[in-house]
Amino acid sequence: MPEPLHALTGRASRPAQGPVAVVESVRVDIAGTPVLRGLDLRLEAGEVVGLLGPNGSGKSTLLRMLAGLIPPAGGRCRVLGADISADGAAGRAARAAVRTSVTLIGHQPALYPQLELGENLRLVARLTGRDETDATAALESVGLAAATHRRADQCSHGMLRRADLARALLTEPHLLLLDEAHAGLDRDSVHLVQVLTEAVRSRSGACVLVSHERDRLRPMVDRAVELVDGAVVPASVSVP
Ligand SMILES: Nc1ncnc2c1ncn2[C@@H]1O[C@H](COP(=O)(O)OP(=O)(O)OP(=O)(O)O)[C@@H](O)[C@H]1O
Repeated sequence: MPEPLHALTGRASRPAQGPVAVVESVRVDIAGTPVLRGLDLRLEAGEVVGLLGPNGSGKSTLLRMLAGLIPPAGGRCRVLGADISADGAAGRAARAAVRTSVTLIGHQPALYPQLELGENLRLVARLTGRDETDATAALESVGLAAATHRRADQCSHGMLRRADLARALLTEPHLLLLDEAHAGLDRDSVHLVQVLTEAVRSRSGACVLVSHERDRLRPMVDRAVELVDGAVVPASVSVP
């Protein structure tokens, strides 16, 4: 078994105790417009949290902020022990650390279109200090062994989503952020998401799954929160 990513790299990792992420009164502006407006959220170790909300409510923006891709304009946010809301160089360093230890699966696959799937995954393995055989194993785990030599730009949307899930298996994050958790995924692929979230849970990490499909989300999460106009409101999803 490879060592956990953070052990190899000294990157941001989950503190021995305490929450995976704490978001307090966070504000994010995009192009000068407030998108997250005083948002509060706490992700505990071992939790899988659903994120619901209408189009444009700020779900993707929240994931991108938690992944260290967008700096908060106000409030406080700690992710895996790093204060990504800190001012200046400290905040930039914290967000850089978080970017390498949080896995975000966004709307668009994080794959080079002109590289084969195997080449893409081996590149991720090299960049994260892993053995290239782990890349092959990850592709096999998501049922893409036969597509290893297929270029990403010649794959279906569902295959690309699976390849992104393979990337998440490979990188062993302590925080997994999955946007549009059901988009383009058939029943088997949804099962893969559950395998992935259970793996994160077993490492005492946390997962956030965004979906518009409340009924499909319910069995996959411990609880759900809903965003409206960039702030969390109590959601109606029951705990299974
Ligand atoms: N790059 C950008 N430039 C300008 N505005 C943006 C940008 N990205 C997001 N926004 C705006 O921020 C707001 C929140 O967008 P976001 O994508 O976070 O919402 P969402 O809840 O994920 O929506 P959806 O359910 O449609 O995916 C929207 O009003 C959107 O127009």
